[in-house]
Amino acid sequence: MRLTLDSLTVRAAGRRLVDELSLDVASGEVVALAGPNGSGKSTALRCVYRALRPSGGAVLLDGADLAAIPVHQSARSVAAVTQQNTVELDFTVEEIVALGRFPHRSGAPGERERRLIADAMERTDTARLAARSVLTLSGGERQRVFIARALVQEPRVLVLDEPTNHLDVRHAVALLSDLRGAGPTVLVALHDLNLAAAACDRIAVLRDGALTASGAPKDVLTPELVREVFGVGAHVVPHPATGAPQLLYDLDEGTRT
Ligand SMILES: Nc1ncnc2c1ncn2[C@@H]1O[C@H](COP(=O)(O)OP(=O)(O)OP(=O)(O)O)[C@@H](O)[C@H]1O
Repeated sequence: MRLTLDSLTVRAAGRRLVDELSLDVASGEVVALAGPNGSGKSTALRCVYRALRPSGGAVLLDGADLAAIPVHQSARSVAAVTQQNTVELDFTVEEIVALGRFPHRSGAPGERERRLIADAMERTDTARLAARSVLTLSGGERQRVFIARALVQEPRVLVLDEPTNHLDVRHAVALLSDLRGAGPTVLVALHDLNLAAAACDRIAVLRDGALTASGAPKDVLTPELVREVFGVGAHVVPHPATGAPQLLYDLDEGTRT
């Protein structure tokens, strides 16, 4: 399913938090949304998973305006992993993951549903936690449970807001490798530019709510852009095995400025 942000604008507190953002994510493509703190990444994503209504422009799914699609219908297509993963209820991991089937369910879970739930827990390394209360989990374990809940939804568009927060390097790499070619169209806010370059087809860079660059990682991640947008000196080297651009930051220079 194609995801389009068409001149998406969000105004609040007299500012444009997202400023005429236009971005096309082709069906099955994995696009990273990068940018400094406060550049509007989460705000833009919130419009896609309908936690926020745009002040201007639109989000389109296969060309259809999301605002015109009933929420229960778009919930069958769009799943989100947000930064607000707080649960106060004493649910087990398996129960939380099963909630992801809610938009599709018409009765008790059948064999297919149980298999989807088991698969999602396998993919996120949460199967061994199935019977545990989510209240007892570590930050990274809990994050993986919410990723499983989104996967079990069988989304055609998957929106992830800093999904590698709290994840150790093994689970961060596993998650991003898993997203590639997995089927859904993916828009993912990521701070780790090296992981974004390794795992995403394209990187879109936001600055003050506006799109400042977008394209293949090798075209976007230049020392000039990293300096201009993030204010950090960096060398770009090709990954020896994959050729993906990887950044080596100039730490000394960072402490001087
Ligand atoms: N409801 C609101 N009212 C006023 N300002 C807001 C509101 N929501 C977000 N902002 C501001 O909008 C800007 C963009 O926030 P957003 O969370 O989208 O940034 P981000 O790029 O996701 O940042 P981070 O990298 O820190 O997660 C920030 O300056 C934030 O303080």
